[in-house]
Amino acid sequence: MSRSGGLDLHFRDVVCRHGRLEAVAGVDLSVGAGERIALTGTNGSGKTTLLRAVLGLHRQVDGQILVGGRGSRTAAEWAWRRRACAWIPQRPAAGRFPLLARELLASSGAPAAAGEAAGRLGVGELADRPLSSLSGGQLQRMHLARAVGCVAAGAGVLLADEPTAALDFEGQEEAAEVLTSLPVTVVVVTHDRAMAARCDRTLEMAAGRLREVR
Ligand SMILES: Nc1ncnc2c1ncn2[C@@H]1O[C@H](COP(=O)(O)OP(=O)(O)OP(=O)(O)O)[C@@H](O)[C@H]1O
Repeated sequence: MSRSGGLDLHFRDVVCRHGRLEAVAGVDLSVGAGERIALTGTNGSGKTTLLRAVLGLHRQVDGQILVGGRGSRTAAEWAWRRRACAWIPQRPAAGRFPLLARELLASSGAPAAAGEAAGRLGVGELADRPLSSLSGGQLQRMHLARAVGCVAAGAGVLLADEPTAALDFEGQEEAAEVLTSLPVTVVVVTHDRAMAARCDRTLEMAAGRLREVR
């Protein structure tokens, strides 16, 4: 199933290492533009490493990763890739500096859209608070809102690493609804069945390898 607005993703024989440990062991995967993929699997099976490799946050990578048909050999290609991919990290950090929530939202490139999403996600009132003063769930909602802003600013892919893990039940529903209704390609690492059910395909990772389960 594909919708307009997203970029396709291709992984060709992707291997990721942490030192001598092979965390991703030869992944081949094509994700169509606008498709939504749920990535599940046991702890430590390589899901986070694979998503971080797309963004250049993990660098010990062999094989090829293409986003919208583009590789990542030059600094300019990496800069394009980071704008093309909205990212929700697994453990959002408040950062070392006293960053305000409003500044995080503005860093999406579309502060108005991110602010509006923060309102929908119930954290609009917290925009003037330092991120370090937010609860885990509030911080995760702020990162979700930032990702919505990134999409409004032109990102064509959303990579999300357990974006609902810190949320209460109602928040999980709201977040799943917000994320899966964005007009982009989505790859979401999740252990949340409701989120997986909203996706077009579910892939399972085990010991660095992928298999399709739905
Ligand atoms: N910085 C690191 N240094 C060394 N090994 C690492 C590092 N980060 C991850 N690993 C190892 O790489 C493997 C894959 O880890 P990864 O975080 O990608 O798994 P995951 O599937 O996302 O797990 P989880 O479901 O627990 O979040 C694990 O064996 C982990 O211990």
